[in-house]
Amino acid sequence: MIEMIDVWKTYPNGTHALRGITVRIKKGEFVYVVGPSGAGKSTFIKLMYREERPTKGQIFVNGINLEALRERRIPYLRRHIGVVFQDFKLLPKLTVRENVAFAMEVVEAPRRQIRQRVKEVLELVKLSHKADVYPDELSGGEQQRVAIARALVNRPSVLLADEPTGNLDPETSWGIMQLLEEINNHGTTVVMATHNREIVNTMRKRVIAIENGEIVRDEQRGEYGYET
Ligand SMILES: Nc1ncnc2c1ncn2[C@@H]1O[C@H](COP(=O)(O)OP(=O)(O)OP(=O)(O)O)[C@@H](O)[C@H]1O
Repeated sequence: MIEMIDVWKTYPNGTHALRGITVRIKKGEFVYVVGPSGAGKSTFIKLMYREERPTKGQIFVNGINLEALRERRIPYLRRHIGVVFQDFKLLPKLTVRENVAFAMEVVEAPRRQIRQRVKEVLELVKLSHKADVYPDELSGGEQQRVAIARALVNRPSVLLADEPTGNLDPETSWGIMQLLEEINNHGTTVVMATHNREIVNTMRKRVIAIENGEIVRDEQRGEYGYET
């Protein structure tokens, strides 16, 4: 479960990105985070994996109090949370297999376990046949699938996705959404920031709308609600 209690975030330059966010996301939910550009969606997501820290308020992920978490325990938190981004963020000098394995190597998983699990997640994202190629030899959709495999390799209970379809054409985006839905159906909580109106309005899920750093709407089976 993810819980934020009266969370505020002011960046060092004085920008108030979040203003008093209180929200609870239960295990196994699928949540879209929507809102205008600059509303605070990415900040909301960054706080959940401690990429950023709140100016005020409390955040719990699976009972871990993120504020109390020591720096050296952050890799432990990141085992519970997988993250995917709009621009994939793959390591260009590593192959697909190596990119995915790397996420397990940093948490010092045993070699044999890494080999087995990497094989499994590459099968899940249907990229076993591309295991030995480099990211720049892949399409955008394939790169995003590698990024998803990497995010899942440590069996996180939460998958955070910040505009995962932002760089993809509509058809490829639907493929990524099917994959995220499948992952969610297996019990992983998914929190996805998006500007994709069509996806939100078609695959109805909980919608949290943020405007000007505040939650202005939180609906089950909600709509995108903005013109694009
Ligand atoms: N590192 C930073 N330093 C200062 N201000 C920042 C920083 N990151 C974001 N901001 C500001 O905080 C506010 C919220 O930004 P955020 O990236 O969370 O919005 P967003 O809803 O994700 O926007 P978009 O849809 O355009 O990605 C914006 O005003 C932004 O300019």
